[in-house]
Amino acid sequence: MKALVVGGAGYIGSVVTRLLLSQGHEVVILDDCSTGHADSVPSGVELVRADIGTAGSVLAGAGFDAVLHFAAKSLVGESVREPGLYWRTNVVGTRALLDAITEYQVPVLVFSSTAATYGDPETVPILESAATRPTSPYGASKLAVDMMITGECAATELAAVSLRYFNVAGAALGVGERHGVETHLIPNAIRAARGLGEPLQVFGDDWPTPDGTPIRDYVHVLDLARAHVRALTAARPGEHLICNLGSGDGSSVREVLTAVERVSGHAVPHSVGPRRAGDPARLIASSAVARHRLGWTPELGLSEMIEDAWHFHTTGTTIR
Ligand SMILES: NC(=O)c1ccc[n+]([C@@H]2O[C@H](COP(=O)([O-])OP(=O)(O)OC[C@H]3O[C@@H](n4cnc5c(N)ncnc54)[C@H](O)[C@@H]3O)[C@@H](O)[C@H]2O)c1
Ligand SMILES: O=c1ccn([C@@H]2O[C@H](COP(=O)(O)OP(=O)(O)O[C@H]3O[C@H](CO)[C@@H](O)[C@H](O)[C@H]3O)[C@@H](O)[C@H]2O)c(=O)[nH]1
Repeated sequence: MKALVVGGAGYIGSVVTRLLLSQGHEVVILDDCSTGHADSVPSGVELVRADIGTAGSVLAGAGFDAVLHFAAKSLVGESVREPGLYWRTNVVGTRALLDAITEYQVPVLVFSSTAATYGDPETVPILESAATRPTSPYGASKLAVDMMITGECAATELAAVSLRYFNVAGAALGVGERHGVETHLIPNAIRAARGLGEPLQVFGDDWPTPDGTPIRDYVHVLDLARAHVRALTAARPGEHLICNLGSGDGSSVREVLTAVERVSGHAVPHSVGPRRAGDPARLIASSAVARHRLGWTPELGLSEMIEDAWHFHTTGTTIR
């Protein structure tokens, strides 16, 4: 396939790009490098360094078979402080991309959706049929995009898959997390364990969970990448398939810190601060739809994610 990877210079998009290349697909990347890195683009792959709104000029007459769309603002806390940035980038930007996909008749779209579309679920594991009540502008903007895609598929022959990732972690194929301002738990815990910067701040230990810290479902970036390859051929023309991608296991913030200490052999210096606005208490996926429709099951667990992330942050290389 010839694929346009929008946001392919970012963490997850870079791993997916490498997996696509290893399977013989052709890739072009569109990315403004606002949170991604030009040096993450493999040699031989064209990088169009531009805003998502310019996708039409890349797609025009170029015969793409698929678009994989990773480009977004994606931090829950930042979205609470700067909601306009999230609606403009994620919703207005994706609207322009969808218009271009329709105009230039690209048949397949795979979109990075999120567990944050569900908000604070009443029950876990979360099914795709669960109520969508996002607790942050980030989750709301991603839900709006999912709804736009549903409408586009109904009106055209677009075959689309929204992959609702839970918490992505780990490193693979030479790529790991390198966010300018890192807000994610595992890389921040690794930084603190290495004695770099401030101690980690735990955002609240008074949540309605067994140890008082929030529970998340962590999924390895390489498992996630494998799901994208399968998603390219999973939906029928005119269908919008929505699949959760998680392990089905929940880990609390305290459990993650303990696992980082075990893997690294270092204590994680930390203090407990207030809750972070927009955070839900507990997110755990049911990935039954992904198992059934993509033939996908995750192969790597939390220990491997932390081992791989630790290796990446300490050596700059990856184990897998
Ligand atoms: N990391 C997670 O745990 C997680 C979980 C659920 C969903 N997601 C989603 O997965 C996707 C990728 O996340 P990531 O962690 O790799 O983030 P990332 O920030 O590393 O990657 C996003 C990429 O999009 C690019 N980008 C942003 N705005 C753009 C614009 N206006 N025009 C062109 N390019 C633009 C950035 O430069 C970056 O390379 C996002 O859509 C995110 O919402 C991530
Ligand atoms: O320094 C930190 C960082 C995080 N946390 C907590 O750790 C958990 C995980 O937080 P984080 O790693 O920031 O991820 P989330 O906010 O859960 O969001 C991620 O996972 C979502 C899906 O569940 C995606 O939609 C988002 O894009 C992605 O950033 C949360 O309970 C945070 O409160 C801390 O206590 N201290």
